Amino acid sequence: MKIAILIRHGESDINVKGILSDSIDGNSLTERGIRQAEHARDQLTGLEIKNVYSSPINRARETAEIIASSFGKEVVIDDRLREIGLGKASGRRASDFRDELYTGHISGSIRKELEMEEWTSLQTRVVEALAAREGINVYTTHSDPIRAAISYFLELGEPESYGISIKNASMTFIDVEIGRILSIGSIIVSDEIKKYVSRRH
Ligand SMILES: O=C(O)[C@H](O)COP(=O)(O)O
Repeated sequence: MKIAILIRHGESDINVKGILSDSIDGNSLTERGIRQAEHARDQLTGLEIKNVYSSPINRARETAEIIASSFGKEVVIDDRLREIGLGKASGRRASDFRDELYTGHISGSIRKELEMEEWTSLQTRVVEALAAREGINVYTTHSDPIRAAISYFLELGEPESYGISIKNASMTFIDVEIGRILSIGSIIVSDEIKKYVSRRH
């Protein structure tokens, strides 16, 4: 059984500023982001979490530490969980590159102009990380890596998954072995999910 719990990091200082960054350092959780991570931690209480894996990027690592501490686990860094390669967009304001009609993701042909990591490359590395481990595992990562994993299992491309918005510290549960998505960006762990996970365990 491979249940992956993908958690986007809590709110970070660069989220507040609207800055994009794939750098390891130079970003940290805000007070609100810490509380969001603590809420996610509390929601996971009672689940038999085997390990907590994290992107190497600080905002995800800090989130993972908060979660791992309550399960007596050490955070394991997995580079495959890092933020999408942002290319020329890293360090810039997200609004500089978004379609002026919408305020969502950087989407479509501009991604190539910005030399951003290919969507399929992101999908492959994230799904490989999730498929590598047995049991119920937490993966703290970023918005696009989670959207990429969801779009992989739904067999959607990047533009086709544009509507998926992953909030800070939200939880996306995936039964990796059968490719079943149990939740997308939830802020609670429902009884239905708990029952499903215990049945599969
Ligand atoms: O689209 C964005 O604003 C960023 O890609 C979000 O990245 P984050 O999940 O690391 O904050």
